[in-house]
Amino acid sequence: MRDDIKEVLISEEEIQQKISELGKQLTEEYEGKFPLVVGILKGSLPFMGDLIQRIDTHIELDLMDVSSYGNDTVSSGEVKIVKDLNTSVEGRDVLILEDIIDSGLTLSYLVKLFQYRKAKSVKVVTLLDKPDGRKVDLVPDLAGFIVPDEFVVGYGLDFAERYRNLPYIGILKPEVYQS
Ligand SMILES: O=P(O)(O)OC[C@H]1O[C@H](OP(=O)(O)OP(=O)(O)O)[C@H](O)[C@@H]1O
Ligand code: HPA
Ligand SMILES: [Mg+2]
Repeated sequence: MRDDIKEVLISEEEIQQKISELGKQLTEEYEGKFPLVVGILKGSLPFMGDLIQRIDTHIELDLMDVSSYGNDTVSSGEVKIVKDLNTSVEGRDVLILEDIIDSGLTLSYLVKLFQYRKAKSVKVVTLLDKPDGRKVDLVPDLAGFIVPDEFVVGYGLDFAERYRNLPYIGILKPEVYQS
């Protein structure tokens, strides 16, 4: 698995350090608000697992499974809800957790959906932001790292469902997805 990685972009230590900082900021922001923290499956799982332990105030958790990449490195443009939330967002402060914002299509769909469902507020925190990939205007409220316009994997991010279990963020060798 590790032989398929061209370069480690963000190490385990850098990820954990950044998550502590994000956790502190979110603790201040959401103190006393009991936000609904929504993890977007499957990519956000490791980020969610680590980040929620750094938020030092009450939160409620829910999960939504959406998918638009299938086995490709380019978004299909169609966001499919595979599993919806169990909780109503009406009147709630919603915090969406993402592993990456690339084209922005997934998140712009979700932000609009939660606004339509009458959330009190909708904010987005992403571990990675790839601004050069944008197809729609979307700026996260908080972002851990800016990444270049290359297909990255690890720490939740997959290529064709593989590499999610790497503890760091890496760039895949092009021959892996071109073959
Ligand atoms: O900004 P975008 O271009 O929409 O890309 C970002 C989304 O794409 C990936 O999900 P994917 O659809 O691959 O599902 P997964 O998390 O199950 O891998 C990633 O986890 C984000 O949710
Ligand atoms: N890697 C993995 N999954 C993704 C990416 C990426 O660079 N962009 C959107 N989904
Ligand atoms: Mg994916």
